[in-house]
Parts: sequence; structure tokens; C-alpha cells
Amino acid sequence: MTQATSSSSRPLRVSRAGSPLSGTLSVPGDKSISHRALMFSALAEGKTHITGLLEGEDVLRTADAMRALGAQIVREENGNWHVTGQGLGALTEPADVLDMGNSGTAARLLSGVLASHGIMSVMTGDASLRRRPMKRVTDPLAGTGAVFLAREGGRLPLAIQGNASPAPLDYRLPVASAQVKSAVLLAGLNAEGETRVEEPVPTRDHTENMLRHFGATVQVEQTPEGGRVIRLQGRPKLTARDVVVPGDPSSAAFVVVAALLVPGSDVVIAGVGLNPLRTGLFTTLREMGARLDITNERIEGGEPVGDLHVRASSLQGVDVPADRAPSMIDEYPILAVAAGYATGVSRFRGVEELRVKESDRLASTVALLEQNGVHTKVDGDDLIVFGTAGAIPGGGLVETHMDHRLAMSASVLGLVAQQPVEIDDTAFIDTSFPGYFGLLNQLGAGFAA
Ligand SMILES: O=C(O)C1=C[C@@H](OP(=O)(O)O)[C@@H](O)[C@H](O)C1
Ligand SMILES: C=C(OP(=O)(O)O)C(=O)O
Repeated sequence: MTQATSSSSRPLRVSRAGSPLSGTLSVPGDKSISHRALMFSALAEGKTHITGLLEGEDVLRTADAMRALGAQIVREENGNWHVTGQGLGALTEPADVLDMGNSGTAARLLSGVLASHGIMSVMTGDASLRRRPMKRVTDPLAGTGAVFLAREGGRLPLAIQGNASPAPLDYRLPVASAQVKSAVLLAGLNAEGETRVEEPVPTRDHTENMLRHFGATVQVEQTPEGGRVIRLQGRPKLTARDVVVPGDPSSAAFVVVAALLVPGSDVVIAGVGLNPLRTGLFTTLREMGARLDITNERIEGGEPVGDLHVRASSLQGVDVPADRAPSMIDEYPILAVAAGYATGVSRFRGVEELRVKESDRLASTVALLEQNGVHTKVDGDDLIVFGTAGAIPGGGLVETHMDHRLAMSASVLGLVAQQPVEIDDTAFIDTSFPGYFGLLNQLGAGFAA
């Protein structure tokens, strides 16, 4: 590993919470939906209004990139955003390198867009993103006729000569990845004919849902093996449509686990997105014995949304099946904290994709727990956590390796550990959850941040 922390790192020491967490709050907008809202509206004709957009650094990188490609993107004073696009195929060549910061979603999805426009572009990212694999998208996207020039191993920086008349793709995903699926579908938007993607295990379907919302024809069929086949008709007329972004369940996850673990807590998180391909953590926590109720369920902006009522609970160890991983892939670090506090042993099966996130999350989650006295074992692609029955020793220094989810997980662990926990850098939390410490402090967490 090269650079492990940002140039202006924000270390933090977290002490045990002195009182229960209580109150009602909302979490910022969904990161996956926010990236897509900006990209798809920039490809549509007309003016789209977006409410609830996540103003995290990852999403702001997507906004900058779409502006550099010719879309007009404006933040209004009331916090709403509007995007004016010129229609499919009308992006213009960027004058400079596109810097996607820390965001895998921005880099992967945009690759599909860039491959299918007749422009030349260069994409880079921060030290974490430059370590992450891009061949998983450039391999299938090369089938469009686009040309990619990358470093050894297919990592950023990446030069892309896009193709104005891309060939449609027919691709079976070798890994369960919504980013790869989305990159292929986005390339297919500007291709004549049908683009087909088969996924062996269903992954988040925000791309399919939102493309339909903007006017594309997307058909989805279940396969007998439990997977899905997605068919997109190329060159649709995409028309501006307003988007309402729900609260991010992956951000709510940290508040939920904090409220479950800090004794006596009682918290409501309003307006959380509950797309069933995102709620694996909530299912798992309930299996562990969590008192987690969903109220006020409704559909907003085409996605299911509800309020989460969480009360502190005694949790038991859990066995999480591998096919649940895509519906909770970003939640394993915080689930590992819950499992470390629980009574009994937990096993998370088939979590190999954690190795290619902002950090190697299998290694960094193990280090987070071990540094703080919780025993773990990696068995092939499974992570095993030996619960401490409410007695996490703490006292460790957590290295977050430019990974927002590690930093937030460490902060929750610190709230319930016996000794204070040191976190080397919390700055990357701003990529997905700006205002995290302030919101938790409103509930009584007492972070010194
Ligand atoms: O499509 C998306 O918006 C995302 C998909 C997931 O990545 P993979 O597709 O690589 O699993 C997830 O980890 C990421 O935070 C967001
Ligand atoms: C993996 C994540 O994001 P990305 O791939 O967009 O960097 C995440 O937010 O946990």
C-alpha cells in the first residue's frame, strides 16, 4: 500500500458513549441513486430537478465530470439541484483529466458512458481509487469498439477513445457487481440494438429503475438459477424527469448499529431507502435479534422508503449466506462491529468482493477488530468473528486506509468499547456521509469531532 491517509487527515479518539442515543434524524441521500441521477439526467434532453441529492465528495466528483462533459449542473439555494442535458450522444470532449476522487461508482459507471461517445478522455482518481481494478469494466466495454489505455493491471489513470457508433454488448457478469452491470448498460444506451446483461446473483437495480424513469425500455427476467437477465433497447429518447433521492440505507447502517449497541438507545431514522436489493443488513440484524421496526412504508421517487425505529438489543452471532452479499456489500465492516459485540460466533460467507473496495476491506475489517481485542478468522472467502458478549476491550489504533466505511465503523466500535479507540483519519467520511459526527452528536454520541 502506498499513501494510507489523506494529506489533511483528521484523526479522532472515540470514548465510550456516556448515555443512550435517542432522537429522530434523517441521513443524507443515497449515494448510488445520486450518482445515477446526475449521469442520466446529463444524458437526457431537458431540465431535471433533483431533490435530496447526496452532497458527498464522491457525488460532487460525478457532478464535476458531467459538467466537464457539457451538461449544465446547478445547485439551487434550497439544496435542490437541476441538470440540463442535450440528449444521448451529445456529450462533448472534456478539456482536462476527469478526476473521480475516491469513487469506484463514478469511475466505473462513467467508463460506460465515455466508451459510447465519440470523444477522447482521461480518467484518474485518488491513491485508493488508483489501486482498484478497472479491467472488470474495460474488458466488456472493449466490445463496443472503444479503446482503453491503462497501466499494468488495468488501473487508473485510464485513457478512453470512445466510439460514436458502439456495438451493443451481450455480457454475463463474472462477479456480482452493480457497477459492472451499470457500465455495460450505460454503454448500451448509445448502441443500436439490444444490450443484454446476465447477472448470476441480483445486484442493486437503481440503473434499471432510473433508466426506465427517463424513458428507456428495460426488461428484466429471472433465470431458473436465481439470477437475472436485463435487456435494454439502445438509442432510446431520454427525457428529463424529476428525481427524488431517498436516504441512504448504507449510511443509515451506522446509526442503526450504534443505536442497537449503545445500551438504552431508542432512535428513529426517517425516510430511508428500502430497495430489497439494499436491505441485507437489516435482515441480518433482525436474525441476530435486533429490535428494528420499519414504519410508514411508502414509495417515493419510484423507490420503497420507510422510517426505521431502532432500540438497543442483545444480539446473537449469525451466519450470513453468500448470496446475500450483494444486498449488503458495503455494510460488512459495520456488521462486523455488531458481530464483535454480539454473543456467539458469526460467519459472513463469500465476501471476496470486500478485497477490492476503497481499502482491502477484508483485511482492514479484521485489523479493526483485532486491534481492539475482538478475535477473527478468515477462512477462504469467509470472515468469522468471535463475539465478545458486550465486552469489546478497545484501546486500539485503527488504520482506515482512505476508507470512509472503516472510519465510521471504528467510530461506532469506539462508542461501546471499554477503552478509547484511536482512528488515524476520519476525513474520508465526507465522501458518503457529510455531517456524520454532527448528526450522531445530536443523538447524544458525544464525539469530539
Ligand atoms: O452500483 C453502485 O452504486 C454500487 C455498487 C457496489 O459496488 P460493486 O458493484 O463493485 O459491488 C457498492 O459497493 C458501491 O458502494 C455502490
Ligand atoms: C464501495 C463503495 O463505493 P465506491 O465503489 O463507489 O467507491 C462504498 O461506498 O462503500
